[in-house]
Amino acid sequence: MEPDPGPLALLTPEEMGRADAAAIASGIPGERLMEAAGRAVARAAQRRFRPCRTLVLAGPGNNGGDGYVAARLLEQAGWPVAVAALAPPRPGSDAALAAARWRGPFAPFAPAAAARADLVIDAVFGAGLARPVEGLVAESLAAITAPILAVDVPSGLDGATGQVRGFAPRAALTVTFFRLKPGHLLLPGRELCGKTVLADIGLPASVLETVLPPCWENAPGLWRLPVPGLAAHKYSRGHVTIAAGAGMTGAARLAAAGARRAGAGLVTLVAPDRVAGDVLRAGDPGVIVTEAPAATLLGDPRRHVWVLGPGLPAEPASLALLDSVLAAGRQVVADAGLLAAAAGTPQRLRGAAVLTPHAGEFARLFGPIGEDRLSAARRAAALTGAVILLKGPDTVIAAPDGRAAINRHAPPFLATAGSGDVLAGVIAALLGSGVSPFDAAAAGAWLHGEAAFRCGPGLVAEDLAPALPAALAMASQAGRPRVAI
Ligand SMILES: NC(=O)C1=CN([C@@H]2O[C@H](COP(=O)(O)OP(=O)(O)OC[C@H]3O[C@@H](n4cnc5c(N)ncnc54)[C@H](O)[C@@H]3O)[C@@H](O)[C@H]2O)[C@@H](O)CC1
Ligand SMILES: [K+]
Repeated sequence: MEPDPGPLALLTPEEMGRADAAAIASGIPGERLMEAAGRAVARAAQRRFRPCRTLVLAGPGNNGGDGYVAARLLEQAGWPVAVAALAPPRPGSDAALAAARWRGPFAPFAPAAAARADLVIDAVFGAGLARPVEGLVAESLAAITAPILAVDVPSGLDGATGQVRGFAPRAALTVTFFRLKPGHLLLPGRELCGKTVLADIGLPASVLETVLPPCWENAPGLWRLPVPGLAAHKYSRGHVTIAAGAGMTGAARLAAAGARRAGAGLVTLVAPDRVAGDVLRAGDPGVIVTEAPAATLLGDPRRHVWVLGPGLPAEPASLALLDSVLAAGRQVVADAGLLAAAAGTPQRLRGAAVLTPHAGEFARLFGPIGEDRLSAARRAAALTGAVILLKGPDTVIAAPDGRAAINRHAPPFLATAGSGDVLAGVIAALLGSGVSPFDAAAAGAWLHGEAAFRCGPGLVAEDLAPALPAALAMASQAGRPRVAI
């Protein structure tokens, strides 16, 4: 069965607005969507918190409307609730209707009132954030000392980029609707949202068709791992060749370990000289080590995939090697030294299947990332024709055709020397077994993160490859990681 990426789709606030509009146009009343959204917020509050003095900060738009609905439902449940309205909703809007149904007390929209509550529901701005949050709104949000339940996003968080515009509070819990937004996964947004809960408000999945090109959360439902057939042999499972440099031979060895554990049938390390070859031979006995010139190896069509970069020097010779590997029609995962060799001239990497830069390498190749990692990765993919895997705590994977995935499945202790080398090897193995570059990069990032979770704190890069078999088993079994309330 093919994976269904629909549940993993991420919608920018603008795309969410289009999805809402499509649903309303198809006959679902906006008022009903707002009622469902507010109900989900009230239910989340009841699950997470005990009844307490609750203040709903309500903005003038639909985010505020959700807040009025939640206020009414919580009050009906016996909670002491007050609403602080920033401005009245537009007459005739769904939010105006929700506000008219609120019969409880109002509090001033001011820092002092915000500071007195035991729980604050932040329903000031959501998808409609039009400018930075400043003045009274920023002061009131900053004065909150109680836990915050954010409606859709903490007000001031840009749902498309995860960046703060002006000011945004740190929520304990964020309830969002239909699909997550990139800003729930990208930093700093992910941290400001606290726990993020996704609520089904009755939008049909068919509205997703109105919002291409797609972006997804990276998870097993997005791709499928190769399953070797009964007649598989080592060559049919892919032959990964890794060019090692004279120094940092450990990097190439880590890539080799990642490739082997991710299912490559054969892994060859190409040493630049005898000394490096002997160092490499002292490692993993299952890896083939050769000092043969790359040109002789390129004649073998079974060497489908090459990893160029881990341990390679940032020199023109590395780029020349890339040229010959590409000229032979092989797939390339480009990392580390090769990316450094191409600094400022990213077109030199055109033809590679996957580039795996971290933020520094990315900036040296393509210029400053800016505030929108997703768009930056998409632009780089379009420029080079390669899948870009922009590494970080919120790794972004982007394909030249505009598809993108954001990976939050990675613990912070993965930030350790050599872990990227393992990742390059994993991606190469997946490519070698016939997985497309986008899927190989996305699956590689997820498996890498899962292996790291299994290792736990104290992780060093050498631990990752041994943890891959369990990560592969997990990915094969994993269902949809979403729970709707
Ligand atoms: N049918 C729908 O569209 C649904 C929308 N929902 C909610 O609606 C929200 C989006 O609603 P809206 O599009 O009305 O947008 P918002 O409610 O986020 O805000 C729009 C209003 O805030 C003002 N504003 C924006 N940024 C400001 C700033 N920095 N300072 C001062 N004023 C500012 C705008 O001028 C506008 O009046 C979502 O986040 C979600 O919570 C849910 O009710 C589900 C259904
Ligand atoms: K909000």
